[in-house]
Amino acid sequence: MRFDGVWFRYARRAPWALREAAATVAPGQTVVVLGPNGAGKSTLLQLAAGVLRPVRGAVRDRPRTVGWVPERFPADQPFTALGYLRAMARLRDAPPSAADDWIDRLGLAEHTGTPLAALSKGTAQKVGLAQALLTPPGLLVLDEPWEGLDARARTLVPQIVAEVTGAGGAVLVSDHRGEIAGLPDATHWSVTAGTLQVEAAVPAASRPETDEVVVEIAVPRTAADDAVVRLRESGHRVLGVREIKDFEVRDEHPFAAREEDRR
Ligand SMILES: Nc1ncnc2c1ncn2[C@@H]1O[C@H](COP(=O)(O)OP(=O)(O)OP(=O)(O)O)[C@@H](O)[C@H]1O
Repeated sequence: MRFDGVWFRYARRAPWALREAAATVAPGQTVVVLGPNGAGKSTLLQLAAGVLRPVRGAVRDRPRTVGWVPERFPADQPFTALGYLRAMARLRDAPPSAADDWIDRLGLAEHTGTPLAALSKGTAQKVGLAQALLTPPGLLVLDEPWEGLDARARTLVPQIVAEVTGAGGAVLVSDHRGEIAGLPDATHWSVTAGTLQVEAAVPAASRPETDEVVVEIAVPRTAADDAVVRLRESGHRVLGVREIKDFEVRDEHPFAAREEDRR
């Protein structure tokens, strides 16, 4: 898909929100769109998804199936979460099981009967994410997908991105907090005051993964979000968040095992 000299403004006399954007996204590519508040990231993503049309220039060769996750899921609709996802699955010629699979994976099962308007912001965001993935997207566009998500769902986002790109889809994701900026092989697009600049991809080989070890820690559920943010701020990679019941506890204490070794 190609941005071919794209200009956009929201009204005839309004300032340009995006000026002469030129860039290409290849199948299987991840693009992280970075930039300060108001720079034009959402505008760029909506142009990519086809939600907005360029005032000048064109977006060419957009894949047929586009998954679009807006910054805020429009929950003001007269459906339950399940009713909405099943209806979206029908519209997209996906089997009803596609809705069920994402409900399960995103932990939405207890909210299926809840009207969309009564969902919390984070749960509504999950419904927004699920609807975009009902059919495998050739282009997935995620606008700040972490906003409002709990720590466990947040760690799913990079996995989903990897699955989509692994299947040959392209992903565009905006990220003003740098949560996904460390994704290997992601190209960075930087938007500043309506101007797009394409930066080089970060090669996977530059990560010193062989020198890393995994440290598993347990924190109270209510402190999980904060712990993830603080660990990332300290330069650590957070690989996942899971329920303590899913954690395999060994019968023996590791130090006890060492005692035996000594004997
Ligand atoms: N619906 C709209 N009508 C008029 N102006 C808009 C609209 N949406 C965005 N703008 C303006 O376009 C410019 C770019 O906004 P945009 O939302 O694309 O920025 P952003 O980088 O995504 O910001 P944020 O990180 O705060 O979401 C801003 O000046 C904004 O005020």
